[in-house]
Amino acid sequence: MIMLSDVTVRFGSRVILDNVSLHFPKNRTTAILGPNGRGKTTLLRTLLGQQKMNSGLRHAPKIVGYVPQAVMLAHPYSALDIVVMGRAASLGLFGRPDKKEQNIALEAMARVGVAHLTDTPFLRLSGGERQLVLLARAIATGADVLILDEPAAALDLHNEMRLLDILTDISQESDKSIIFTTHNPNHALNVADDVLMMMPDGSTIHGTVNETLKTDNLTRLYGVDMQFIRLDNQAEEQSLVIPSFSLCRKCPAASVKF
Ligand SMILES: Nc1ncnc2c1ncn2[C@@H]1O[C@H](COP(=O)(O)OP(=O)(O)OP(=O)(O)O)[C@@H](O)[C@H]1O
Repeated sequence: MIMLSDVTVRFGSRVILDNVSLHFPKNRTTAILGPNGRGKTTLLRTLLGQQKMNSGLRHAPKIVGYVPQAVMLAHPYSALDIVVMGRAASLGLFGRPDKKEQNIALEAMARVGVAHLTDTPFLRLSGGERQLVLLARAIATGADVLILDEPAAALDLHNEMRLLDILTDISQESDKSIIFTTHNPNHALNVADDVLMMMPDGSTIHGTVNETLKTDNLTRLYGVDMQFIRLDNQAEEQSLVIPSFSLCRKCPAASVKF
């Protein structure tokens, strides 16, 4: 379980988190949605203890798996080195990674489909490959809480599907709590139990996907018209949500009906 209680974070006079209380329980996956610059990364960094709070309390487990949007490196580490680093917190200050740690890292790399990249210098990887290696690092921690900052942002469609499958798999292990940010509300529909909408006016809406992910909330969140499309030709009825601008603008009106 990871939580914030009455937390405020300001940058100068700008309030990013205003007396926020949030509780992310075990066995729940939460998608965080919000416009650019609203404070999603700041919220994740606050949960991780990396962001100074102006007030409030944070409670988190000792080890949290984290997939940041990017990492800065001064040393030419290989992809495997980066994933082995995920074991560091479990080893303590003087622990050195041994064969067992390396095997855990290799398993995590195989799980996300980057086993072929073990010896490649991390800084030579593409944006999507880096994201997958960082996902492997988070998995290798074995942490019960995983925090992922736009984990699908650089992924091709196949790897996006793999990511969503992996998140679904992990969420089915007991006692896991997954928190991720995304600009695609369909990721919330696909894998999340709960959604936290960080609204442009500074307020938040937090609840189950079924109760919260509604057209009017999404339209207010992004400032563009959103529409749910029901796909009832599936075994069970499913839906996806799209912004109205994604409809084909050049097609005859009849061809864009769903
Ligand atoms: N260390 C900092 N000092 C000053 N301002 C900051 C700092 N970190 C973030 N900000 C500002 O706080 C705001 C929120 O940033 P944050 O990265 O949390 O947004 P976000 O919701 O994750 O955005 P995006 O969707 O574009 O990734 C931004 O306007 C950003 O410029």
